[in-house]
Amino acid sequence: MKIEVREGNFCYAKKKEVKPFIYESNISFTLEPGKIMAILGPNGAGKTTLLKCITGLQDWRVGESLIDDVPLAKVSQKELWKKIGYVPQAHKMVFGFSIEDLVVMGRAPYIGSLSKPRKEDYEKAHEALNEVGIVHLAKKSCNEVSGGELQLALIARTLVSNPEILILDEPESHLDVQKQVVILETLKRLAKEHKISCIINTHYPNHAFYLADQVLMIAKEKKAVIGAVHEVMTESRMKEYFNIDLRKLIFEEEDLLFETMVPLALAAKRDISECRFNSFE
Ligand SMILES: Nc1ncnc2c1ncn2[C@@H]1O[C@H](COP(=O)(O)OP(=O)(O)OP(=O)(O)O)[C@@H](O)[C@H]1O
Repeated sequence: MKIEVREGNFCYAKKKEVKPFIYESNISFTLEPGKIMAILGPNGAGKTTLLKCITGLQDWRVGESLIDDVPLAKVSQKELWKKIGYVPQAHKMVFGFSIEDLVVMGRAPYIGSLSKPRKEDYEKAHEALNEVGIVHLAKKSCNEVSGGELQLALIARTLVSNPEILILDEPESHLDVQKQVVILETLKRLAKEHKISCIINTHYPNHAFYLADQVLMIAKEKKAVIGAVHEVMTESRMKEYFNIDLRKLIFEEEDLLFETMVPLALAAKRDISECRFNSFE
């Protein structure tokens, strides 16, 4: 499914209060089916706000979002949430029910308002939990799992509604390295095999390099910039938007190409001859 934003902008103004728009320039982009867009920007730049406006959880002050050329305002809420899966940041909420029940809630658009989830809904939930690698936690309470495990459960909750668009707010931020890889590989597979379009907020440049077909970069008092990953994520633009000196590293191993960015400020000030590469193993 195609998702598009035309000239969108937003401000958190109270009644009668005049506040400037959050974004220095109106935001426009088109994301084709099965493509992945990463949104990068410093803390407070407006990434979460942007996701909420894109999905209609918050109304744009100007501009609009469209799915398959239809303005969101013309799509019923029930149809909308069948098509869009939204994964918020996990640490901002506490739940009192089991992981399995949390995931089954994602089936809501398919269950009548007076009906209970059926066997098939629970089967879907278990499939999704299996997909993200935490099916063994199905019966545990959400209060008894780690932040990372809860994050994985929230991703499973969106998968059970068979979404055509996935919107994820920093889904990897609480996960250990292995689970980050699980999530990134899962997203890439969903995009490729099921043509699910994904928009993901991330603070990790190397995740954008691995995942994204296009990048949207925002920062306070800077124009939003959107384009192909390698055009947007240059050392000079990272300096401009994040105010930090980063060096882009590219290396090859077994015919695979790896790209990442490392802050120069984190360099260890010692002689290279003292470095021991894996020599303590
Ligand atoms: N409900 C709100 N009312 C007023 N201002 C808000 C509200 N929510 C967020 N803001 C402000 O809007 C700006 C953008 O916030 P937002 O959460 O979208 O940023 P972000 O880029 O997602 O940040 P982070 O990377 O830290 O998660 C911030 O200055 C924030 O303080």
